[in-house]
Amino acid sequence: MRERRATIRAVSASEIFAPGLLDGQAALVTGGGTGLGRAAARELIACGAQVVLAGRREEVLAATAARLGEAASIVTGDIREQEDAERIVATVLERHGRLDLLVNNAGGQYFTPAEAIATKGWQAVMRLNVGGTTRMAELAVERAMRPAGRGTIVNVTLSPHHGLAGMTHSSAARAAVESLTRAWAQRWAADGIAVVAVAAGHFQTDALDKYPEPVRASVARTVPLQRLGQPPEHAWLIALLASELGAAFSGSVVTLDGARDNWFGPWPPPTLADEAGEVPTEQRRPAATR
Ligand SMILES: CCCCCCCCCCC/C=C/C(=O)SCCNC(=O)CCNC(=O)[C@H](O)C(C)(C)COP(=O)(O)OP(=O)(O)OC[C@H]1O[C@@H](n2cnc3c(N)ncnc32)[C@H](O)[C@@H]1OP(=O)(O)O
Ligand SMILES: NC(=O)C1=CN([C@@H]2O[C@H](COP(=O)(O)OP(=O)(O)OC[C@H]3O[C@@H](n4cnc5c(N)ncnc54)[C@H](OP(=O)(O)O)[C@@H]3O)[C@@H](O)[C@H]2O)C=CC1
Repeated sequence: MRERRATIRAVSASEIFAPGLLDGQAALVTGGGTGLGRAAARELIACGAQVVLAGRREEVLAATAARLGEAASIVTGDIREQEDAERIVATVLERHGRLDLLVNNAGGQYFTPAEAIATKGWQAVMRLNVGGTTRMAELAVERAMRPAGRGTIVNVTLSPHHGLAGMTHSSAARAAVESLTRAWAQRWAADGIAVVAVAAGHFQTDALDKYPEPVRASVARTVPLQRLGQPPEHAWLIALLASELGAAFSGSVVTLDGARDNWFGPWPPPTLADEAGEVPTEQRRPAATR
């Protein structure tokens, strides 16, 4: 069975948005069965949207949909395959007659040194993150959003932007998606379609379990906030972008990372501070030469 309706169970109201913010909207969340996608789906439903969760594993999707209630439904498919992607979009249209929001959340990579990335692995990461995202965006636009004259696409990417050693293929792939986001926003603006990227920092999802233990143990310390992001924080941003305000963000990359981007370590840098934690300051010029 490739498609299935969820059993009835309600999601509680949004903690921050007014009831009914997204009433009447239909959303598609790829990778909606787990982690950030699941949290986004929950918040969209809390705001009034109907949400279709897409992914490859039916049992994972079904379990999430059962928790989210009747506003959630599922469709299995691989966004890297044209036929699957077409079927995913067609399913949303059959069920809801519209597609207001596509959250291109399905993506990922593996952690390994840059020089150890095999050609096949590089291509796998590109095929998923760039190819899958592009395919879903183009199908959503052609089949649903352009005919309707409206729609929002949110592409989930990755912070830090200055490069992530150990995930260089993903840094490259997400940079491509952010560049596509800007270009698509221009290309589809006249069709009433907004395209935004959300560059997620380090979030506490089950997916982190696959990374090497020393990476998991230290990752929160690479964030100035000194904690991992929580999935509901990401979900609130997705819901905000799904609102009327999303159009004004079109073409933007919104970074949600607790100041991780471009952070080079704590202030003061241990190599600069003296024993009292003070940083040496430069001498003022003599008054006469100021
Ligand atoms: C000290 C702290 C420093 C800070 C660092 C911070 C790091 C923490 C990061 C926190 C941020 C989190 C970001 C996230 O994105 S979390 C979400 C993670 N979720 C996923 O990644 C899920 C999706 N990912 C995948 O499906 C796969 O990773 C992949 C993208 C590769 C797609 O899989 P596919 O099925 O197409 O590919 P295969 O498994 O068949 O593999 C194809 C080839 O890819 C190479 N490969 C794959 N896995 C590995 C691996 N683990 N190690 C090395 N090489 C790998 C390989 O060449 C495969 O071919 P072969 O099987 O023939 O060898
Ligand atoms: N957690 C974090 O700190 C960060 C996450 N991100 C990104 O956010 C997104 C969600 O991350 P997170 O929830 O943590 O991780 P997950 O690994 O839980 O999410 C990935 C989701 O995508 C689905 N998916 C993967 N490949 C495909 C495919 N080919 N076709 C359809 N669905 C697919 C998976 O389901 P299935 O396997 O059943 O297909 C899964 O539900 C990813 O793009 C991730 O890279 C970005 C920055 C940080």
